[in-house]
Amino acid sequence: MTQTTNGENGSQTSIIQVRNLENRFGSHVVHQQLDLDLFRGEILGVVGGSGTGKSVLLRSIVGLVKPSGGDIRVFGKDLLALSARQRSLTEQRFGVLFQKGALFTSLNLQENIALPLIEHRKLPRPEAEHLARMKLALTGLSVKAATQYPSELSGGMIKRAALARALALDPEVLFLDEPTAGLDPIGAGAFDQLIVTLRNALGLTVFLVTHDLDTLYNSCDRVAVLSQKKVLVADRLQKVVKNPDPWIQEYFLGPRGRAASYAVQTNKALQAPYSQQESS
Ligand SMILES: Nc1ncnc2c1ncn2[C@@H]1O[C@H](COP(=O)(O)OP(=O)(O)OP(=O)(O)O)[C@@H](O)[C@H]1O
Repeated sequence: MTQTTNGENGSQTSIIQVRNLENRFGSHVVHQQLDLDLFRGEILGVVGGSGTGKSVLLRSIVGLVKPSGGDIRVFGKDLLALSARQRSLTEQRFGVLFQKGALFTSLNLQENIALPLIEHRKLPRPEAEHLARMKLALTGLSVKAATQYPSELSGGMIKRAALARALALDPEVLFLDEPTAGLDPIGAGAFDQLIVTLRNALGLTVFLVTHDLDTLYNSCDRVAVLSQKKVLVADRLQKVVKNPDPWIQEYFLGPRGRAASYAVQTNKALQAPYSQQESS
């Protein structure tokens, strides 16, 4: 069973529940007593200092890292207790965008995106490549890009292509590991907007690891902060920034955090109807 809780914004269905998670590599403990929920339809931003285990957490949930302890329930099922077949079916409900895009360099974009459709949906190549071109269009890439190879593309186009591949099997949950890293601010802003648009249009749930303050302010419904081997706080940003933890204070209320917050407020003011601006 998935769990439904009553939050501030009405009832929320938790489709992923991480409880008491422990991850260690030798004597290096990365996570201990880590709890986290992912609610259906939300964009959850996961943030924390370098090496706090954001990627390891993502990889644990999608089944690429076997935790040393604790429980991960996905769509109501204990991930670690699933048979190989059930696990593969569950994982097909996930789309993952890795930090470096992880496209096959010897395949063009439509071939890259067709691959999971051929492998998991057993589609003939022409149909799979037709669907691949539709996924590329969904992420804003042109028909011309479909026959290009990763080496011919800009960083922003690679991210979009990797996103198209993550969307290939029509996932319910999208996992994004630092999607705007390496993009210029305009490209990063456009990518943030794309994620929100896709979430709204496709009804996705998004787990997004990021260092990008603009992404947190512009795209995320809730923010989870990893610190001291666990999730210190997971809440709406307005509440998170009030947490007295020194890292949170430095990160959100230092110069870059203040600039991101100011930019969002200015944007909102500029976008407000004229009458509202006059009366404020
Ligand atoms: N396969 C592994 N073997 C050993 N140690 C690992 C392995 N994977 C991750 N680690 C260690 O776990 C810790 C957390 O790594 P992780 O990549 O999750 O951090 P992160 O919070 O995503 O960092 P960053 O923000 O710099 O990307 C690091 O100290 C890393 O060296």
